Amino acid sequence: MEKRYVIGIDFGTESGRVVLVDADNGDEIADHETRYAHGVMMERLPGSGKRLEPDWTIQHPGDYLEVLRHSVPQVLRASGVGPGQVVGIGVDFTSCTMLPVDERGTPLCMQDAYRDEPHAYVKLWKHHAAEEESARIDELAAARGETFLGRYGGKGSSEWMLAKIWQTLNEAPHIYETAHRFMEAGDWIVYRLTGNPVRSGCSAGYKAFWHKTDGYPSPSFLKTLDPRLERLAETKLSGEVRPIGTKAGGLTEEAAALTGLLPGTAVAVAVIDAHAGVPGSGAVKPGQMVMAMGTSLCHMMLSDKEAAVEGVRGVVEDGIIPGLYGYEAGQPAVGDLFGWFVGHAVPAYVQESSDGEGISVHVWLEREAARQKPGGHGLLALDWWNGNRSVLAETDLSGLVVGMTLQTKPEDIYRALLEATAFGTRKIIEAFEASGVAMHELFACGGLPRRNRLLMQIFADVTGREIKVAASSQTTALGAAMFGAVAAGSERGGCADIAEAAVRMAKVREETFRPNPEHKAVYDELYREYCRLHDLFGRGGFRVMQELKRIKLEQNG
Ligand SMILES: Nc1ncnc2c1ncn2[C@@H]1O[C@H](COP(=O)(O)OP(=O)(O)O)[C@@H](O)[C@H]1O
Ligand SMILES: O=C(CO)[C@H](O)[C@H](O)COP(=O)(O)O
Repeated sequence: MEKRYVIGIDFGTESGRVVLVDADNGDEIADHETRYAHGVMMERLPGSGKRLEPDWTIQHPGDYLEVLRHSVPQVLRASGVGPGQVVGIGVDFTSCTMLPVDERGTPLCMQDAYRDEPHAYVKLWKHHAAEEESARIDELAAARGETFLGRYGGKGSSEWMLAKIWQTLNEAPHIYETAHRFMEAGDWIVYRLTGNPVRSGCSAGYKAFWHKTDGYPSPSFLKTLDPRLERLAETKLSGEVRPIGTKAGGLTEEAAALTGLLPGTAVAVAVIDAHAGVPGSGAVKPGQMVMAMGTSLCHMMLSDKEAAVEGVRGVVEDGIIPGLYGYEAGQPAVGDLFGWFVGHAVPAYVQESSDGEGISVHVWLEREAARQKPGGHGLLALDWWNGNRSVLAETDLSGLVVGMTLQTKPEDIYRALLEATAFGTRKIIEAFEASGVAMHELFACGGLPRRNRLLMQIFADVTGREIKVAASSQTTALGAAMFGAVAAGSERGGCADIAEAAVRMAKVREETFRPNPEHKAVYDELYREYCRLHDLFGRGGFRVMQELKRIKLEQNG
């Protein structure tokens, strides 16, 4: 039989990556990346240059279509695989990354009348300007004893769908009215590919308070929140919510022409990027946790039981692997935090030395930091440069480094930042364990495990756990491709279910990161201090970070 292939399309924060995978064994035959031309916009709208308010983060949906237009044909060209050999396509996307569209699915920001309207654009997952709406949703849900809140550690997020929609309604009611639907960008891509406005049970479950038997929050809750929202679920959130691991439809003629694939090719229901990394790493059993380590860090935990875990960002039955409860927790700045330090806080001599050696500043700092012993720099940091997602769930928290002196060097701070992210992860693992959700096996995937060995060793030392690293450098795209194989089905050369796909297609590297007991002992001491700082600044005792933000917003009016 002719060989069969599947395609995974991974829409990350900065770029989209397409990987063409052998459907028999998961071998990655070709990949291609298209960077988003407009990138991540935090200050100005494209075109007019209109200024954005603080905490805004938007994208242009046209950039996503460019990924389909360039990267899909490119992997076919590079591999020599014929379009008829591609049996399935899977899409993963950052989430909640959402946009308003009209009745034909055209984004409002791509229409002349709305190009100058910030609310017409894509609100990226890390858009944090709906904080007030999110706080009010939490307050009302708690007051009414709404059961949905319990599945999210008792707290929603300004990153999520309802807060972002309500912000649109409050600040731009005409955009809310004009929008036929608000869609997750991953669902919108699947809609563009298949013509079907199918929603993913994964993103709806984790980011829109949707539950497989209860649906979205009730009209009565929504009406009390704001009478204008009463019919939100049946109107602007309409579209069947389907479980991941199912087929959303076949490629339309138009999408086939755009991508160079054949009309009718099976397209899977979209999946959140971090979640795609779970089967992509081969994790399909209870007790396995996968850390998707890139711009942010998402912790996905599989379990056969449902428990209330402090600060967990969601527990969804069938949300990651059908038949299991999938928990998500996370840290919203990890690679982004190291990237911030490299981009904004290193002196010229570091840049010059690394340029002189022909290596990146990250690599230079990692090498210098790796020469130190744990605790050797005398520093301790809180990793909250983009707020805290778990366990405190508060986006107004900010970063902190304690212990700096006139002797402190850039590599000391860099190492302290790597360590802070590992301490944050230990806090999350401990929250799971305190709720009886035990973790037996820890996997890592994403860009960082390949880029920074010191980081991975510190994670092993701080958590005291062995870390297995996914073999693929495109684990999320591979995971998406696996869902494409399941959408195609075994009779077409794909897979019967995601567990079969993981066994057949996922691999981990032979080398693992094991904890060094001497390092672990020092990190235990430092972690004790981290917890003290964490609770002091994060649990309400000392609200200096929130006050600083308030003053900043007032001053920048
Ligand atoms: N050597 C490095 N060490 C630590 N962080 C790095 C290194 N190189 C790049 N980064 C950070 O990694 C992040 C990109 O991670 P990656 O997994 O490739 O992307 P994404 O999260 O968009 O999928 C960026 O935030 C960047 O600052
Ligand atoms: O919230 C998410 C997953 O639930 C985002 O998709 C995620 O944080 C984006 O991260 P990255 O750019 O690191 O893939």
